[in-house]
Amino acid sequence: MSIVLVVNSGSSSLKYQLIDVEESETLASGLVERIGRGVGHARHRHEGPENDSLGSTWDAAVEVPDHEAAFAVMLEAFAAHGPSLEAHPPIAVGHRVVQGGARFFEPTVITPLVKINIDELSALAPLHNPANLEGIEAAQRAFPDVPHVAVFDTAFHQTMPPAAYTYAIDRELAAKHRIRRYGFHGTSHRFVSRAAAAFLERPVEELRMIVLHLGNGASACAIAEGRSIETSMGMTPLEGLVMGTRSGDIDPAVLLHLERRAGLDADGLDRLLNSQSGILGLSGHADMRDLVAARDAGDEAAALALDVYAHRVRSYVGAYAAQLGRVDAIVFTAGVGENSPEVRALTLAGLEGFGVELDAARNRERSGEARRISTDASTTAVLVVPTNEELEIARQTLELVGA
Ligand SMILES: Nc1ncnc2c1ncn2[C@@H]1O[C@H](COP(=O)(O)OP(=O)(O)O)[C@@H](O)[C@H]1O
Ligand SMILES: CC(=O)OP(=O)(O)O
Ligand SMILES: [Mg+2]
Repeated sequence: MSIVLVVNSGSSSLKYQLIDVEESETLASGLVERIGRGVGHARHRHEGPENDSLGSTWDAAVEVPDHEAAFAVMLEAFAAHGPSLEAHPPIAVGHRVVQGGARFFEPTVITPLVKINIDELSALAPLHNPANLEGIEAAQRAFPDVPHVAVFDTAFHQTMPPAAYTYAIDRELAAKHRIRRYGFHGTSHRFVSRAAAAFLERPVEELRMIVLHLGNGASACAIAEGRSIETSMGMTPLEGLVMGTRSGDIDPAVLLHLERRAGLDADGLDRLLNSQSGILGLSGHADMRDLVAARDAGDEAAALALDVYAHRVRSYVGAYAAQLGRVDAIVFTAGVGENSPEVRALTLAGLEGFGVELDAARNRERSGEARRISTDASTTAVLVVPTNEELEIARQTLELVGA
């Protein structure tokens, strides 16, 4: 058996999947959300082969004051709704860790020293690393006898050249505080670039592509010969594209102005740019489905938010085309990229002169599979490729600890 439990702990959520890696099969998946915020919500789905309620989804309101409680809810869900963890014991637990700094290039077995390092790196990802660590602690208590492996969002971007990751500020200050661009969503960019190459039936080493991971968090990545050469998130997951609640790129002088004129301190600015900006700040909607519906109902703020969102993505497509020199494929992935024909069409509008031509009917088709949405004449292939960060984490975990 090659069963791996994958844990993705966010600041207020715990997502998990039990995966049979050799079969690339998800046996169960679920999430516990609103951790530490009053009554939480749990969802568990048993996909495995030996349950009467096969394929059914269990939803419940639960008390989850912290990640340890969320873990207990997850274990109860497995016990009550299957598959049984006794019958399908994970041989390892793989954890998504967002910030690995310049220290972690590879999936890493979690030792006490690795935990100290992840904790130290919290300064460079205050929203993500503390939650990742809480998830690791809870999981280690629940599964003390199996190896736990950290798979870092930053690892795939370690191949970026210094010209791409260096900020033009005082170099000694930057070195002292480890200020540079790290990039995130690397596990997804890696998985999707390989899946796109497989779809095109070409070795990834021969391809140059731009992957657009558009979810709640969003980032673009320029990938040459299978390696990340540039990505839009920076020292933290705040830089780059417009996101659900994050501003993405902004003139840093705006922060100084707000501090001086609006009395915002560091915490206030953090909240503003990470949690109250993006499409939420522009329109009142953080969810892309709601934003598109509001625009369709004639809401002007929603229309502008969508235009700003697409304009920013298009700017990155142009910039990365210049960095790559040639673009064989543009690949959309994650919640928005996989599901929103409106956003895909807006984003690539007007690029026909560069050999990027969407096929309107293909773009509207719904499917959970990798597919081409450009015309046959388009010199750059435009693809939709579903991401699967959990499967990639499970594969990397198994590769490290062996079967
Ligand atoms: N059918 C859809 N049309 C447009 N947007 C969608 C659709 N389904 C999901 N999304 C959007 O995907 C986003 C969530 O993406 P996801 O990759 O799941 O994010 P995360 O992993 O960061 O939580 C939300 O903004 C949601 O509105
Ligand atoms: C790194 C990051 O932004 O992750 P997410 O999209 O899950 O928030
Ligand atoms: Mg995500």
